[in-house]
Amino acid sequence: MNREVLLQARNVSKRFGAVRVLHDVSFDTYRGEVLGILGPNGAGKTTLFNMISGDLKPSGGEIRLGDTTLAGEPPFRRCRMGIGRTYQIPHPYIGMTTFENLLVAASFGSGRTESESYAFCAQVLVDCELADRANTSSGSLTLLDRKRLELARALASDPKLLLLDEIAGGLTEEESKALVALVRRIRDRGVTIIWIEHVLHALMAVADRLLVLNFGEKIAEGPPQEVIANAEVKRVYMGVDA
Ligand SMILES: Nc1ncnc2c1ncn2[C@@H]1O[C@H](COP(=O)(O)OP(=O)(O)OP(=O)(O)O)[C@@H](O)[C@H]1O
Repeated sequence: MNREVLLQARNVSKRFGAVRVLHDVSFDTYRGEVLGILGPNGAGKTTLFNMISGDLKPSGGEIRLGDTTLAGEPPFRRCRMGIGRTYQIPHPYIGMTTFENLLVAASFGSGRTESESYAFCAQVLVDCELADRANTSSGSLTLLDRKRLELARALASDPKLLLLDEIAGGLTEEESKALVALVRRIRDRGVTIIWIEHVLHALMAVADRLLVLNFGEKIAEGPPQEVIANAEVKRVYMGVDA
């Protein structure tokens, strides 16, 4: 694996008033990998994403993209620096078609001309197997296609780092296999991915490494098979006593 660090988090903490949600979390994400993030509900996973994307400010610590600190960078600039994300609850522009949804994301996230954006979005639609739904209103897509659209919108800003927040939830096994294949294709094209997911078999099928959070602290990080065999992970995440 390429060991060049793309994203570096050091001692990242977050408090909401007196409530400590993340405490001193440090990790590296290597260029070209899929890093899976696991953890029970409320462990702080989405909060961590919100601090990488700039939706929330850390209470302490630092996050860097390559050599650049993200401190003080608003979300739109982080998007232009190459950080794309999906949200747990997709919010497509319901009145718009699939293609129009992508165009909005592309014009927001990149410095492309209009015709370049059209060509790029057409390719993203093909990559995400949405080409035959290009003119479908986003409000009438199936759940799998809504997930694909959420992913496609993040890709339309041409990210080098893609943050996926529980995109496999609610899918059938066949559908989640299709989604895993799509994530793998995106990774194979050189996009680095951090994927928060409760659907363990989906994550295990594609993650190069796993990181586990519990009550805002990192309790394990490493190769997937090693991490899920870890006694503490089994206890807190799978409810299994070693
Ligand atoms: N804006 C906020 N104000 C106060 N508390 C918050 C805020 N956002 C999140 N929290 C709390 O922080 C904790 C971590 O939330 P977070 O959404 O990061 O967890 P998570 O690991 O993503 O959980 P899930 O798997 O259920 O999505 C929770 O207890 C949540 O209630």
